[in-house]
Amino acid sequence: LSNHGVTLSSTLDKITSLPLPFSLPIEEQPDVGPYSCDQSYTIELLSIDPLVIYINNFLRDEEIEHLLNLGKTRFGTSMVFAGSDGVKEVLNRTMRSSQTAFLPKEDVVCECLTKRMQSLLGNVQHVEVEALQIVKYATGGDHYRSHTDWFDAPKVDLPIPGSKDRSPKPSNRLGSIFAYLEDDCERGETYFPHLPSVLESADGAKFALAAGDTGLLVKPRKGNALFWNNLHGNGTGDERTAHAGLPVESGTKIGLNIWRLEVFGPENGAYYTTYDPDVLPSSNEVSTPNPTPTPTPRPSSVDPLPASASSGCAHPIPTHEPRSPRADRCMQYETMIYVKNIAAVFTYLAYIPSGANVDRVWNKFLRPSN
Ligand SMILES: O=C(O)CCC(=O)C(=O)O
Ligand SMILES: [Fe+2]
Repeated sequence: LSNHGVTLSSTLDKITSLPLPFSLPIEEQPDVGPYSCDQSYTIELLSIDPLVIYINNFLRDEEIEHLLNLGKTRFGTSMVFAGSDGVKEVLNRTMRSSQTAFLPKEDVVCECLTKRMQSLLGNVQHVEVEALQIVKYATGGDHYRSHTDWFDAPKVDLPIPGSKDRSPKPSNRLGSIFAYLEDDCERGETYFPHLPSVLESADGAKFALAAGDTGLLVKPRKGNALFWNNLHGNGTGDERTAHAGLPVESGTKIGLNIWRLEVFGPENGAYYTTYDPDVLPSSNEVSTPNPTPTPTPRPSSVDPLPASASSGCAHPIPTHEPRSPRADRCMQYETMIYVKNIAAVFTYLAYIPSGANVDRVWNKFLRPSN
């Protein structure tokens, strides 16, 4: 195909060799300049058991821009897993209301971030990673209710990458990284109801305090990330890692999920050499929530639950919010009072035909109290 001696391919060559105003190779403009995957970040431990780490500067601004560009045309409504085996996905907008974009594994930045997570994990090596996933929450309450990232039963759909043995092996999500790509929003914290809250002295730009409640509240901060370990030593999931994306009241929150998969089995070079639910996790790993402390009002705190739930058990907790152990206790308490009152009224009615001094009986024994 030629026109006045100019071939289409030579024209394209000229166009594609024009200097571009950025240095990252993105999908539509491959091979444009060098991209170093090196990144210095700092970490803060938020919890030792289960291990939860806050990562400052996990992502560079150019990487974020690149990822957002890559995701732009790939968004669809976020799904949740229907069963416990991580296979069938369904739409459930009560549970999760957001948009998800799966990114191509072979993209240079996605590959780099996969390696960055692997290097953070150091000795805890494992063999496979899922496609990176961007999650976008918009104004008006987009959220993700409390869930865990691990599958109840290991997935059995992956062969070991690079291995001659192509038979599918059991795997689960060993660790999660959730990084923030956009933080231009009100609320939308990542909330771990079973983890200890940060101290009052913690950086208020990154963390919020849970009013009168346990729980760790992490605010979306662009470029920063959270890492947590999903599994017990016996390969089963750790309930204490349950977390939620609280509703975004205004603006937009965008995050990135990076999930490393553990393929179980010593022959696979796995960190956890077995998946064995019959082996008990060590005692400090058992999945009991932290005891609820006596609520103490704290200044400048953010309430992760609606006011009614954390200020004196006045009403049942709306189910779209993650329920804390304390909120559960409040509900049980209110139900108990309600049942007691109804029982008292029935007993009173039963006394009337017997001719007893019902007022005395009522005042002495039956007057409902709370
Ligand atoms: O939105 C958040 O803060 C958490 C998102 C999350 O947990 C997930 O996508 O699995
Ligand atoms: Fe999650």
